[in-house]
Amino acid sequence: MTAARLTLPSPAKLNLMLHILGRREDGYHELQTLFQFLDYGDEITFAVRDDGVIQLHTEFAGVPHDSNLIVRAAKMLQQQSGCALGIDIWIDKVLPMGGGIGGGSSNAATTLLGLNHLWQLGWDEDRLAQLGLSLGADVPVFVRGHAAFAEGVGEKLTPVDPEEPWYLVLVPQVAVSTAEIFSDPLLTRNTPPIKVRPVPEGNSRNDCLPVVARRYPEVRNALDLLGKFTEAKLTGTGSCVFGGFPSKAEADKVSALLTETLTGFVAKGSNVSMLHRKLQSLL
Ligand SMILES: C[C@](O)(CO)[C@H](O)COP(=O)(O)OP(=O)(O)OC[C@H]1O[C@@H](n2ccc(N)nc2=O)[C@H](O)[C@@H]1O
Ligand SMILES: Nc1ncnc2c1ncn2[C@@H]1O[C@H](COP(=O)(O)OP(=O)(O)OP(=O)(O)O)[C@@H](O)[C@H]1O
Repeated sequence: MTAARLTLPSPAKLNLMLHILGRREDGYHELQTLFQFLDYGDEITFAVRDDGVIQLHTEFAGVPHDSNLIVRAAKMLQQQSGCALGIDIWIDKVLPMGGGIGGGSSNAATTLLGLNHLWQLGWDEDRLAQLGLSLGADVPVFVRGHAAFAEGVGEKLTPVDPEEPWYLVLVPQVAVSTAEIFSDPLLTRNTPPIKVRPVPEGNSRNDCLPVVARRYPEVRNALDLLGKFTEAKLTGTGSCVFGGFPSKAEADKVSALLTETLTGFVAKGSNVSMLHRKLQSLL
């Protein structure tokens, strides 16, 4: 018998704005942020095994097997569901690590949803999102799969439907540690909460930008370059910088000007994640 096998996308996200409202006692920060997905990401292949072993076959530079968010997500789900099955996993990794486009969190969410399907656990999204939150603040939005205005540490989600432009995402060759940016004394932590819904136009600031730009000249360069063509923004804590364009052709035109030292990619913004579109097609 061939083992049940499934390949699923693991998309990137952008933070279209990010305000930091304060710091909680546990050190985490209260945020208001707008998440949108990109039709661009990794691909993860899963094959069920019946001996309970969880094995990721793709090596990640600098990330030990058991620290990988894919393996941690799989083990946590196996343990909490009491499932006796195991899984073989391979990933085609295209998302940069430490880029602020949520690669690790997205991989964890794809693993949770993929294994829920293959192991036939029948967990609902609420339960998967709650488990996901213990793996990272960004995991729940990837589990839900809809563009969202997020509050709390990123877990209180209200679905939204912003425009879906084409984006050019620049990938400076530097990994930014999220924890490092959130512990910088110069970080703005007192932005007043936006109380009006939907969030009014003009709130596109990212409070992490001044700190990241100060620490990373590569990010400054990317902001300067893209800023010549469109409003250039930082996603999450960086390092990636993005800007919207009305068509793919216009995004491609600017992308063609990139050099070897500053690469990037063009992708469509999407309010329903490609993971959820694929899962829907399996039902
Ligand atoms: C900044 C964002 O990228 C916005 O999307 C995310 O909120 C970060 O989410 P993430 O990468 O899943 O973050 P986690 O792995 O949960 O946290 C990494 C580190 O960032 C800091 N952190 C993260 C999220 C948050 N709301 N407040 C924080 O202070 C904490 O020091 C934490 O140790
Ligand atoms: N499957 C994974 N993919 C990427 N990174 C992982 C994974 N598992 C563990 N990590 C670790 O998590 C760190 C952050 O990776 P990630 O790609 O999620 O960063 P990010 O895009 O900045 O995330 P965010 O936007 O959520 O802050 C990596 O540097 C790596 O050490």
